[in-house]
Amino acid sequence: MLEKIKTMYNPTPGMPPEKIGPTVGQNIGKISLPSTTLHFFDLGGQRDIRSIWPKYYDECHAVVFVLDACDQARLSETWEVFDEVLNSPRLLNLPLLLLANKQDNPTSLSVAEIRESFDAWQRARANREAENEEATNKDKGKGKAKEIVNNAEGVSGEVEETQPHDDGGAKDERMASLDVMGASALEGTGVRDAVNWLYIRVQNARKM
Ligand SMILES: Nc1nc2c(ncn2[C@@H]2O[C@H](COP(=O)(O)OP(=O)(O)OP(=O)(O)O)[C@@H](O)[C@H]2O)c(=O)[nH]1
Ligand SMILES: [Mg+2]
Repeated sequence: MLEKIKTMYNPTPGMPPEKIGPTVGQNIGKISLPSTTLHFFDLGGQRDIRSIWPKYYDECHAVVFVLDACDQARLSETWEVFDEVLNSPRLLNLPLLLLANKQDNPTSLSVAEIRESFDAWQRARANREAENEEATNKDKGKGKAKEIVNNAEGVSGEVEETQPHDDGGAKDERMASLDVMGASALEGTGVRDAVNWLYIRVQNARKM
């Protein structure tokens, strides 16, 4: 994605896709826009490399999380990593863009589907946590006399308790304003929109 950005904005093009290998560590790049220079740090996404991400958190003014919208098998892992980024205290007040890459591929999930997938993952996690809490509470109640109530039809009544997951206000706000966009680093679609998103956010941050 960074190489495509360089190719689209700089006089000297970035590396062509066929020459790009997995990012070990970081790649850097910059582009000049009217009255602003954007400096990019492209951090590798492999598991071992993720531990270096926090080293950059204090220096950056915005975060773009690029995900492979074709790799449905790894979406759950993606959401775990993304959720950690989303909740990093040092990033909480920075603009965050979720960029669904590979939109050129017919099998890629759309922006709406990506949003829905993350929502579903969050709901599933909240349910798991509620169940764990219930199990813990039940454990605590062991030994006490229990009254088992069955309804007349003999159907065990399942009470669905929707326990609100308390993440604190900042996270709720973050979720409500989460920006998700689609792009293709291969074809360049959506790349200008993403760069404009960054440009506007960084300009706005300066004015504050
Ligand atoms: N179809 C399609 N393939 C892409 C696109 N972007 C990257 N790829 C391919 O996906 C594979 C991985 O690309 P990388 O650029 O290494 O992905 P990355 O996210 O930078 O991976 P790390 O550097 O390991 O974090 C390569 O085979 C790319 O050619 C895209 O927009 N569309
Ligand atoms: Mg890379």
